[in-house]
Amino acid sequence: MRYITPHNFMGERVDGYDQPLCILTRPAARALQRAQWKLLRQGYSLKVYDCYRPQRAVDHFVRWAKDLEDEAMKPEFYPQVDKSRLFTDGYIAEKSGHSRGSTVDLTIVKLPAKPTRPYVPGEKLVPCYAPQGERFRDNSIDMGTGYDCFDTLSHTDDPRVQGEQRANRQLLKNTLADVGFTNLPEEWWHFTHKPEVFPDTYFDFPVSWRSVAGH
Ligand SMILES: C[C@@H](N)C(=O)N[C@H](C)C(=O)O
Ligand SMILES: [Zn+2]
Repeated sequence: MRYITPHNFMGERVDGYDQPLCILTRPAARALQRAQWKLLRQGYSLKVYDCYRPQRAVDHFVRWAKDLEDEAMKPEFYPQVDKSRLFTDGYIAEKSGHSRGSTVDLTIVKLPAKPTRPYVPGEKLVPCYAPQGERFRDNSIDMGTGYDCFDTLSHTDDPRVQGEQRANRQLLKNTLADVGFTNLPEEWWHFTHKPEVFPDTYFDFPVSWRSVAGH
């Protein structure tokens, strides 16, 4: 769960993330479970980066985006994109499907999963589209870019992504499509389960066990 850590495009923990917890609507969670069963049989596992996202977190993104001076994380997360274009180019939304509870950002890891090294704030940043051996190494199979890499290379069907990386993106997209998720063409990691249970509701409760206990 990236947004409770400082290893994200803002470089700080995001408002509204109190615990590293994946909250989803029941249909989305059950569908994800079915996808996980399919992958486990092939020696893989899903790994989620973000699930339900409170509106206050999205508002934090919007405040950050307005401060064009703060480009601390640009070298890793959006080296080629002007910060002022992150929303207009479709990489971040002011009203996000994540806040409706049926959207998830995720990847696939090969089992047994390797541990990921901790991100150390202030460490040298490497562009998220650098080869897998050079960019920040999480334990995802190679998708051609890292997570939240705001770049056209992250577009799921970008023709420059071929071979194993393209096959890995297809494995993720096809596995999730089979259980009812639709991919966002700009981001290989972003999927929405359809039909949405709350198509018009943007929730704002914090990401914590307290918010969901008893529901
Ligand atoms: C910020 C990124 N992880 C993401 O989820 N982008 C989409 C467009 C969103 O904000 O809904
Ligand atoms: Zn997303």
